[in-house]
Amino acid sequence: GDRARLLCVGANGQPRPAERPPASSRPNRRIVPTHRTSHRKSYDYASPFPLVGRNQHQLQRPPLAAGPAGTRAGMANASSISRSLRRSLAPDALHRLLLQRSRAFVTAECHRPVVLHKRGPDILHDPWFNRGTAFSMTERDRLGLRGLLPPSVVSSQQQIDRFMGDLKRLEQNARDGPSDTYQLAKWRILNRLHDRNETMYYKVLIDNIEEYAPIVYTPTVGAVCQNYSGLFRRPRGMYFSAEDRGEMMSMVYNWPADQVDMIVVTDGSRILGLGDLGVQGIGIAIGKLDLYVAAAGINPQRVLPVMIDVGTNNEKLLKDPLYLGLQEHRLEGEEYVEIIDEFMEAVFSRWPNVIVQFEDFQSKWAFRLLQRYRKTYRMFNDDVQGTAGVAIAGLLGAVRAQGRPMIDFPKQKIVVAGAGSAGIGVVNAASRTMARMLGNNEVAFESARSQFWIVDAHGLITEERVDIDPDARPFARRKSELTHQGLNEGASLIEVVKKVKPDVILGLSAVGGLFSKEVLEALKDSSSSRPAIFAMSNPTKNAECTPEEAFSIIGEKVVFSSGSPFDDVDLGDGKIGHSNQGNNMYLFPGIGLGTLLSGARIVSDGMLQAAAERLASYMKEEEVLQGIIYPPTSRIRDITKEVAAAVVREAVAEDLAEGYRDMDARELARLSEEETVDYVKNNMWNPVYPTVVYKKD
Ligand SMILES: NC(=O)C1=CN([C@@H]2O[C@H](COP(=O)(O)OP(=O)(O)OC[C@H]3O[C@@H](n4cnc5c(N)ncnc54)[C@H](O)[C@@H]3O)[C@@H](O)[C@H]2O)C=CC1
Ligand SMILES: CC(=O)C(=O)O
Ligand SMILES: [Mg+2]
Repeated sequence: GDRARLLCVGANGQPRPAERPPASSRPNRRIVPTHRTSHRKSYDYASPFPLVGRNQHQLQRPPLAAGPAGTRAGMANASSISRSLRRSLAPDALHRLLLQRSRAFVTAECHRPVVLHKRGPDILHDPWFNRGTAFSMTERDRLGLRGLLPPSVVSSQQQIDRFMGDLKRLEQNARDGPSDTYQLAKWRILNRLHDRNETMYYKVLIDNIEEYAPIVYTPTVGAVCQNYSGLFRRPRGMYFSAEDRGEMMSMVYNWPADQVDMIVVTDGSRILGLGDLGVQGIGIAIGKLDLYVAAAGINPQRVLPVMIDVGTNNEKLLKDPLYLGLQEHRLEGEEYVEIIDEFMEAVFSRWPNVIVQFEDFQSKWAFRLLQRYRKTYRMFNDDVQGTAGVAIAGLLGAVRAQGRPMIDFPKQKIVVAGAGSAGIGVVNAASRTMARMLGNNEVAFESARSQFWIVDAHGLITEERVDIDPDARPFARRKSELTHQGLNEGASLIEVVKKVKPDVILGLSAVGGLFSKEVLEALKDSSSSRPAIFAMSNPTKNAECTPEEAFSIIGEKVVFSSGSPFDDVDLGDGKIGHSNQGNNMYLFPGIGLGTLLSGARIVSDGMLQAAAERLASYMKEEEVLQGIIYPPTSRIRDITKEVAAAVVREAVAEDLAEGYRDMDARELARLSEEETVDYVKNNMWNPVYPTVVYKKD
């Protein structure tokens, strides 16, 4: 059997759980063998804490140890005081002797090591032996745990402090009213189910995705990351830290699965719109992979959330004694790149067919790492590329909502607030889509570029910007255009909206309320019959505006979408203001699944474009005319299937597909559109219990 064989237990003078069986199964202090079978009894020495386990036959008798007090011999003596000795001693003296001997016994018990016959996650998942972040580095190395826990080693007292702090915070929050508490409480309950029974967890999630996506994903996942040190119970995924340099290639073999299809990796440097959360950012990788399972039907045994801990620049976390990550400033430059390189080499060496999704890296690294790896590895950056596709689909929906054909997209004037990984990613991809519609030549590109106005923390970005970010440079407004429009370098968002009269304002700024009353008032003068607002920043409190604000100020004609979910707005007279969720969750699961099932060696621009176009065309004419530009989350599994099929077909068309399992590239190429959708559907994992049988190794 692979259960642990226990020699002896005990720590800090306290009996460990193994020593304290439930009362019902706890025999009297003197052990009386209960099984008189050929198996013999599992222990036969006298002990105040008999070794009783779920599988008694797997508990092993301790070896005889030499030495006086506290040894096996001493213990035997402790409990086998001869009758003659008993008789010869006065009651007080006998009492003292018994006490002394039992103390010696307990001391001996506590200093014996626990010998385990299991390694890695099997230990972490066994509540008898697991001690989580309190495993020392030596233990982690010897037990195959390195990389399976956050890097810091804490004392058992720190663990208790963290747990109690968290418990008290919950009570505190409950007194403050129904705020995030209920959301976090729901997350905890779901998380416990996740730990206990994955099949059931995903069944619950899939069947109630609209209700629980906001718990396992944005917005609650943001609060989970912020409170992760307190919420941390059982580790999930792998942690690679700056301290693991040179070790990653061997560490990846600590992961129990021989096959991994999807990795979501973050360095925690920009989690949603919440900034640098260091090691606590692992929560976002876990949440994204929950959607990979629920929406894309990736087998949950083949997903791997990864945190690369290179430190944090979050001063609060650097000072927090309960923080679980490296308490040093972030590594930068070549040192940083070397760590990510080593991680990529390690995971692709063990799992050559894995797909790696980069998530929530601060913009400067998001772009650089994408350029560095995208031609050699199966990877993509969700914030840059997934968001861009979702935005394009929504922008095309907004054109249709005006009653115009999609081909009119290049005429839209779009103001984008935010020039980070998401904002620049959107402008890049959306302008390319426009340019393609205009003929895909230089003139077309120039014309497409001129439809965008980008405003960042310093206002409108123009050619006059000093130290302009190279990624934003192509979209900086030209000097000649500025005089004509009456705008200057650094013009405020309100000014830009007033002068440009855009069809769309799109926020990826992480600044809650940025689309203020004044900005929305200015948008009333939009040249569009149906202006559109994309308040895409996450989580909820970072949304640039709420749907209530949008509909109440601009009126029922506005098309609204946000990164985190909001309820629809009751506009009176039976009318509803639709609140769309414009989130990359509609694309990344399908991009990953399509890449997997096509066996494409890279994720090409064409594959991403095909995904975006399929999402755009998924919405029916009557829906978009009502202002519904994204489907409800309840349809996410169906959309993902369609998106994945579009990605497979594009990979085949571009000759990138190398096939998956029995389906080689030639077979894939022979599939019709409908057959491709069927092929995808048939390869999606469903949460049903398989028949389980036992086979001896
Ligand atoms: N809905 C979705 O699917 C997605 C939403 N996002 C959200 O987008 C936001 C930004 O993400 P990143 O681009 O990676 O962050 P980032 O931190 O790299 O970029 C933020 C940008 O906003 C600008 N900004 C700050 N204050 C501003 C102001 N007052 N006015 C105009 N611009 C301002 C900054 O200068 C910067 O260019 C986050 O809240 C994130 O949650 C990101 C990816 C997907
Ligand atoms: C949705 C997402 O990826 C983000 O807010 O970063
Ligand atoms: Mg993200």
